[in-house]
Amino acid sequence: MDGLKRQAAAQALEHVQDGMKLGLGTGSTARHFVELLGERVAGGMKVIGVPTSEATRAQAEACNIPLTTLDEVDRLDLTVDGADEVDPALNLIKGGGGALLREKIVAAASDRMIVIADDTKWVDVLGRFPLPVEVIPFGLAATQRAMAAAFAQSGVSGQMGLRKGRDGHVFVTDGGHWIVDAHLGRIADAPRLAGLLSLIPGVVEHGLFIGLASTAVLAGAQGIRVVERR
Ligand SMILES: O=C[C@H](O)[C@H](O)[C@H](O)COP(=O)(O)O
Repeated sequence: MDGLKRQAAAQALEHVQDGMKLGLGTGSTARHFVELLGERVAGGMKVIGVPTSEATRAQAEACNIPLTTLDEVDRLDLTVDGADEVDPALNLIKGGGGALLREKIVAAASDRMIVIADDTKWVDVLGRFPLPVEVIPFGLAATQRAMAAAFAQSGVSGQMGLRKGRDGHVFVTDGGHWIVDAHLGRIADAPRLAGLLSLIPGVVEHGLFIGLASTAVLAGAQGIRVVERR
């Protein structure tokens, strides 16, 4: 599986050109991309990156990739990031690693987003992977009630769980928030659910990435498949 992730990352690297401003994704697949990009930079390629998490920042710094922030640059040319699920419209579930908020801010500031993944992430309908929703700790129960109402309105239902870290304590995001994982099974109308969740005051951001990805690079045993958003 790790080999497939690396193949997808290597393919995406072909879209990187000298002088580009890049969004650097988070997770085990994006990690390969950052490592390979670091090799290009060591070879003389000039790019500048905006990391989507503190973990990616640390890795990019270790690879000597020059970094900037969205306060210092206007738009980014390209973001390359992983995903937990990709559907045929190239809508995504992201946030399995807890980085969805910065990932979405960076993707939305990019002219283009390439999603890299092994082909097990490709699904007909989003939702088998629990949907991560980043929330403010204050008023958690009220936020979860509002989330349940949003689920009902968009025709889905399922258990919600507050994410815990490996140490058993509540997982805290880079932004200081918590994550509720919603086990919905099948999200028939992801754009509608995305819109409803965005209206809830205690929801900082959710892991549905609608209309942000332009290209998906999926690596499988049969080779690499590149899917463009129609
Ligand atoms: O918060 C994490 C990100 O959204 C990741 O891009 C996503 O979870 C996929 O990660 P991985 O490449 O490790 O499967």
